[in-house]
Amino acid sequence: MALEFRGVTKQFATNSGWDLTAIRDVTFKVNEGEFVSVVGPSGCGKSTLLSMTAGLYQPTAGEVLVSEERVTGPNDHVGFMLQKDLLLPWRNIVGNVEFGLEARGVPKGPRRERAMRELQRCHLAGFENHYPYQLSGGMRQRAALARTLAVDPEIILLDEPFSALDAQTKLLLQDSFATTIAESGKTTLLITHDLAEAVLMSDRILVLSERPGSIIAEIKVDLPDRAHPLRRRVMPEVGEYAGQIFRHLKLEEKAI
Ligand SMILES: Nc1ncnc2c1ncn2[C@@H]1O[C@H](COP(=O)(O)OP(=O)(O)OP(=O)(O)O)[C@@H](O)[C@H]1O
Repeated sequence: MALEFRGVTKQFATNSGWDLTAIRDVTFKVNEGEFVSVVGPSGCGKSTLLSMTAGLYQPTAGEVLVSEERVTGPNDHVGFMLQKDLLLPWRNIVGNVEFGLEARGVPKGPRRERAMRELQRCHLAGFENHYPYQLSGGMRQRAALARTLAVDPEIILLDEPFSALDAQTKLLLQDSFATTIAESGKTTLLITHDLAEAVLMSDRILVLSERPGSIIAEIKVDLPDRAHPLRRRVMPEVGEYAGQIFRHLKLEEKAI
């Protein structure tokens, strides 16, 4: 089992003196190589789930396991990628991709070789000497993915990596990420507000309730071409799956 949440509850202390329960009694498993998305209303605890997987927060109750081991703090098993690329502006692209390897003490030669391989895989060969400001938003996100993959984590966590992009770039990037991730065989957890994106990219979707977030539905996406969202996009079932999530979230009742 690559990732497992067992009865996880997370509370945060607030200024009012009351504890705020962000998620309550969340249990799920993600198999090795599986791509799972988490959708749910704003503030229902999606980012908290990722932060606990990365070991940034400890659960108030229950446990989080990565590769059968309890997560007790930040660790090398998990790679994180956020909506904002967080590339270092003063380092060129290959320097950014090498950053995590450098922090782990990988010597210069193998470090460069590994970074160049990831850049190739993320379709950025030829841009290694560019600086982040010289790349488009989509290219910067691909560089951030290369950096995440370069340290060879067992699990990749993606926190809305496409939400700041225009619609067309988003589609192309979803496709390129899906292919790269499938090739790498990495277990992936994606947080998204975009229901279609969840259907296009996932093997399985977890639907969370409003805060305190708990799992209200688990939807297996029984469609081919997980590595090619652009091909999935034209399948009529995509709309049906999105409709199913829509109903679980009771979005119609919330329309103003
Ligand atoms: N470090 C923290 N301290 C106190 N409260 C927190 C902390 N982190 C998150 N929360 C609270 O926990 C709840 C869940 O937040 P979280 O960011 O996980 O939700 P989310 O589903 O990712 O939200 P969104 O979809 O809006 O990004 C929110 O009410 C938030 O204010």
